[in-house]
Amino acid sequence: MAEKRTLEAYFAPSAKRQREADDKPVSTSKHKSYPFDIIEIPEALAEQLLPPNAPVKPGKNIDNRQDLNILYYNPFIPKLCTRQLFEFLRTELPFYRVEWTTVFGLDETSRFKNGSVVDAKSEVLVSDRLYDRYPPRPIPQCLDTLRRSTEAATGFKFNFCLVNYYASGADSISYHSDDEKFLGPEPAIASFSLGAQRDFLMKHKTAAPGSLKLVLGSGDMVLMRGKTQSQWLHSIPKRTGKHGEDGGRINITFRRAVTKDGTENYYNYNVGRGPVYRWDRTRREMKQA
Ligand SMILES: O=C(O)CCC(=O)C(=O)O
Ligand SMILES: [Fe+2]
Repeated sequence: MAEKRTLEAYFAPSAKRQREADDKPVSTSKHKSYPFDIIEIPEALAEQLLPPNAPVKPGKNIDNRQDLNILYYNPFIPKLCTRQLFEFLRTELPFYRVEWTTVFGLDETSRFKNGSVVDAKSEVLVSDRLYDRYPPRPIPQCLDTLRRSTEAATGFKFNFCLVNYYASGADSISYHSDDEKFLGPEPAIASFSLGAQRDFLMKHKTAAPGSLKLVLGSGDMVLMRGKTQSQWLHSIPKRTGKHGEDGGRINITFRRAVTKDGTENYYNYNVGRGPVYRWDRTRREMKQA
């Protein structure tokens, strides 16, 4: 109990800590492809996202339906810091419009070396048509900490991070699967929820083994793997009635693209060529930066 109070006290910003924080220069993730420098998460918060603090519990296997293979962490992120992480990411990340999305990362054929894109094997600078329209962006520290933790917990490797912001219960994503060729045949996708609770619905593409509903809370993670993407569909339906106004939700997915098509596709659909938006704390909505 004593430990809980200490942690809660830490995460609630006191006037004294705010003064201390104001005195300290903030560290940022910088890259020529970012629209602005992205503030790093404080060390104490980063620690909460990494072993031994996260995952909070081992994942629960859900594989009792034909072709379904899910590992459900309920939760992965300690409850005490989910609010702070949600507010941090909503405030500090750049967002773009299809829905509200952003993306970072690079497919497995290449990597970043001193901020430049080089071939993963030869380390020669890469210039490729598929990277030309959008400069690939390294995953900033605030998301990379969670990526490392996810890799440690699951044993899978990830090179992309997509972020979706659902402003209210009216924002939704219809039934689809993330089965693009550039993810390889049996992709593992780790999907985190922060903020408002939402239903995650799944159904088989062709057979009728029964559907599945997970009620995703802040800090939960669903790892979809095996035949899940090739044989099942998933969705986040609109949330109406008394829960419609429960507030914003952030979904973070970690994925591994194996070819350059993945890089082109993700930046094209999740960044695009429109303006950058940022969360406006006063108006409590996204505003063009
Ligand atoms: O918001 C979610 O939990 C799911 C998002 C999703 O399925 C996607 O981005 O492909
Ligand atoms: Fe999806």
